[in-house]
Amino acid sequence: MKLVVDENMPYVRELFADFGEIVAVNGRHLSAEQVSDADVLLVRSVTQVNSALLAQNSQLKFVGSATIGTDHIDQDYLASRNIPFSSAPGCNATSVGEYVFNALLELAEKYGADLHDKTVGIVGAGNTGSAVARCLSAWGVNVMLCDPPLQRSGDDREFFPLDTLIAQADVLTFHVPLTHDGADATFHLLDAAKIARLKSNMWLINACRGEVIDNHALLARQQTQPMPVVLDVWEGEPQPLAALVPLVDIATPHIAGYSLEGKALGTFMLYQRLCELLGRSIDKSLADLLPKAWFQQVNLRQTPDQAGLLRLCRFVYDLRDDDRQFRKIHQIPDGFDNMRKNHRHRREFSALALVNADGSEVDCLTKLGFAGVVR
Ligand SMILES: NC(=O)C1=CN([C@@H]2O[C@H](COP(=O)(O)OP(=O)(O)OC[C@H]3O[C@@H](n4cnc5c(N)ncnc54)[C@H](O)[C@@H]3O)[C@@H](O)[C@H]2O)C=CC1
Ligand SMILES: O=C(O)C(=O)[C@H](O)COP(=O)(O)O
Repeated sequence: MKLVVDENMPYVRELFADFGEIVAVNGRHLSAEQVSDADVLLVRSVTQVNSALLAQNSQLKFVGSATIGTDHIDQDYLASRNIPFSSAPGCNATSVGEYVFNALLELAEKYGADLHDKTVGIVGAGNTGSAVARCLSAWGVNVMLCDPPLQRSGDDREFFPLDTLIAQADVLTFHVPLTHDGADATFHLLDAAKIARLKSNMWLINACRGEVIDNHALLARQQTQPMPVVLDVWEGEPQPLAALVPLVDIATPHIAGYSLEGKALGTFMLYQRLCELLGRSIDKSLADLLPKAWFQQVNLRQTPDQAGLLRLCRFVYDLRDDDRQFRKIHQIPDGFDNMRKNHRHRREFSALALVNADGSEVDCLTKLGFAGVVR
């Protein structure tokens, strides 16, 4: 069996070597010829999987994407050819939640704000949006959710229209899939008209897909009436709108989901699915693969305040490093993809155990996802 796999998929050899020959490829530039004799194709978000890519292949038995998003996959085409497909829903949701939480702490420090005074509007309350909400709620920050499809489905959380979030929230953070059709289409969900209505002191975050926000309209807005903005995703990746980069507060190359845990789980979910499809037993475990973090334990003297929490979060993942590097490389050819390829796979909060020395209450930290308070 031949498995063609994206070269940026951690643990793919450890998990799939028993299945057959593994050929690692650059997913962004994958050609129809390279996949013509594949039995299994494992991709990430940079590979467009469609009739053009698969036209020369008549033996494909499985396509997997180790990602949450599926906008790069023509699922109707795969179904028309009876090729089983799986993605990895939720695999890196915790990573996205922690990225956004870190970003909010950074903005709070930069603008001298207390997050407890902010209401964060979360657009899209699925796995990643809920992960953001979990972090914020653990820290006692008010959230408002907007998710018309979930609201219609009877989800019993309280939801608000996007216009209400725009009018009432202090922060807007986007966590929707990229879709082009239907009443809930998200392409340019934040279009020029809505961008014009955002208050100057509103904070705007996009960690889902670049095309959800009209980047040219955002550029025009930032040139005239700037607001604090965090962008992890960009229209036209891997070539973001160069003029927009200096006008945002935190700029990163689509790495909100790049925790080691999140990426590894994406690969592992595809391994589980392929085992099921082929009737093989699942004899490997993710826990055995993940290394211990270089940091293990922090001794807390007291429950941290917001500044202390920022220091703790930076200890696990210092978002400013990625921001600084991104500003240097985003205009270099292949800079965007190379930074992603060489990303050092940050760990999630759960990799850090907290030891509470004085017995004070630090429940909020365990609720935030830190590995626990050892008394
Ligand atoms: N920056 C990064 O590294 C990452 C980005 N993503 C992106 O984030 C997206 C969301 O991920 P998840 O939360 O895990 O997906 P999910 O499917 O669990 O949740 C998405 C939610 O958005 C809602 N939604 C759809 N259309 C909407 C609209 N017009 N307005 C408001 N809500 C709407 C859906 O009902 C759903 O509840 C993914 O599709 C992917 O594109 C995901 C992981 C990492
Ligand atoms: O899971 C998703 O959806 C994402 O956006 C991924 O984190 C993107 O990573 P790559 O698949 O582009 O490596």
